[in-house]
Amino acid sequence: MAGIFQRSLRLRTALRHLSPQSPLSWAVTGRHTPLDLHCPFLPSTSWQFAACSRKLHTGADRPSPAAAPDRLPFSRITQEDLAFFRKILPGRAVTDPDLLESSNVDWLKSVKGSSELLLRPETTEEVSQILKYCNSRNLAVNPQGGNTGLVGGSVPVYDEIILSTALMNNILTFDSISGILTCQAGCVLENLSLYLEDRDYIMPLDLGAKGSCHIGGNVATNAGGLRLLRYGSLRGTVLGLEVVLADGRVLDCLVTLRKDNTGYDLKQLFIGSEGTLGVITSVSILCPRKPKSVNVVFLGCETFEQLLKTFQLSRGMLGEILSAFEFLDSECMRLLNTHLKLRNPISDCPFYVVIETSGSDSTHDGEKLHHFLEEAMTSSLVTDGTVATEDSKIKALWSMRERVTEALTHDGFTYKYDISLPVERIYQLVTDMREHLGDRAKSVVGYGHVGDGNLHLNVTSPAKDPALLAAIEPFVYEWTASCNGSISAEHGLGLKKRNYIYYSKPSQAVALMGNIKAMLDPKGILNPYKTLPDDLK
Ligand SMILES: O=C(O)CC[C@@H](O)C(=O)O
Ligand SMILES: [Zn+2]
Repeated sequence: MAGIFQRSLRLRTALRHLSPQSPLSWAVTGRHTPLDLHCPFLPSTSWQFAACSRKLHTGADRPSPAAAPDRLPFSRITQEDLAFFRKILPGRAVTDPDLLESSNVDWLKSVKGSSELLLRPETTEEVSQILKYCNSRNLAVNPQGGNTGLVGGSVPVYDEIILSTALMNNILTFDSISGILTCQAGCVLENLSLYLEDRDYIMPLDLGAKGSCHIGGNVATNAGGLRLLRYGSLRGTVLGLEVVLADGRVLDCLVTLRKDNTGYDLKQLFIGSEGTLGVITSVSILCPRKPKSVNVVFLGCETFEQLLKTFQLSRGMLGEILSAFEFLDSECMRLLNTHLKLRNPISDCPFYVVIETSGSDSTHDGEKLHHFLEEAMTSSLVTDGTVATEDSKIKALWSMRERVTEALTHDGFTYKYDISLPVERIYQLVTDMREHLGDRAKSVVGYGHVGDGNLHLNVTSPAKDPALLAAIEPFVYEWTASCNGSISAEHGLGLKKRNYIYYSKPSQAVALMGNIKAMLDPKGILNPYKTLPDDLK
């Protein structure tokens, strides 16, 4: 390491703060932490036409996506209903408006319901009794986990009964040989992580919202997060689910097997269904071993093209130890500085990258990282950087990426877009949006999961601004569809994005989703106004 450090000093693009000690010191205690052929938004080069060849699934024939849905004809809660809930959930049927307030509003404070009843079951049997009753009485239900969702899926729209999983927070079993954990849906992600770390394992997912989000909510929204590049999506790591159906039947698919090809994989229907098909009450999940060696580097790149080349290089040179490749742009950095007083750990650059390696041999991992950084520096892909060698610094570097969402909330009203694109296109959308909006927006920022081709495009304004929204949408969705992208990579559709589903799914697929919904929840009581578009209702 001394060699690379001295050589780096001779380079104009020297990486600062590389450990001058032996590669062994790199081992850190770890952060246990279609377009017809006219695409008006893209420069008309021939390869872009090739990428923009899919037909848009949307058009003037669709309902206005922005229109608020009317309240559907569900029953209203009566005194008899309240008496029933108080009987089956003594002290856990909450009607106090002060206590209900926070459950009626989403984390972004952008959607507010007017529910008058919050139910806090502790067991699957209680959830079953609640849903059986609500189904018979035609009462709408809003299942709620940690209420950290970003698309208005986790709060009522009108007076739906809120069914919280907060008290269903028991770990059921953990098999230390297979690494399979089973737990109730209301376990907070961070608590599960801490439990597993004591046993030399980790959760296969990690999110900025880990301190509040529930595993049931994570599964119901198929949350992605920071480790997806390494451990894949919940569709692969969730082995089994217990789900209560709309009529109260309990579907026990809580298997703890790696392999099970007996018929249709029903759990997949509930993963990412946002509580519209059933209420997830327990989860079994395959957990990876805790890596013995974790390194985090924070790098600066002059252009997005160089950032992409750095990504390619990291895949080739870090191989199996690469566990995260995340980015933020200089506008994100400005918001982190201004609103959260977080200091840029390196010199100012247009783009920043957080790379994490996780492995089992610190010497081996340190050498690989050393060679990668040397190559990235000498080929001028990165202009500055720092390496974390201790836990507190690793956390500090990660917070530069994890806290962008929080910084945005202090910048004004935020319009959020969670887009999947071919990775080489992701930043072009930010550039085009900036140009398109001009000075109508306060800030237009881009950050996200480069490794997953997932861009978080956020636009802020001093206050809610319908004219600005009309300039952003449907521009952003048409742009995305023109590149065969997805309008929701990992946040789901919830209330806010449901009517844009046709930009990413053909009408046949949406109609089939409607059939599945009608079969599992014929009265439509589960999380109404969410996920599926208005024209299916
Ligand atoms: O706030 C957002 O737009 C993204 C939130 C989250 O998915 C992240 O990756 O930080
Ligand atoms: Zn994300």
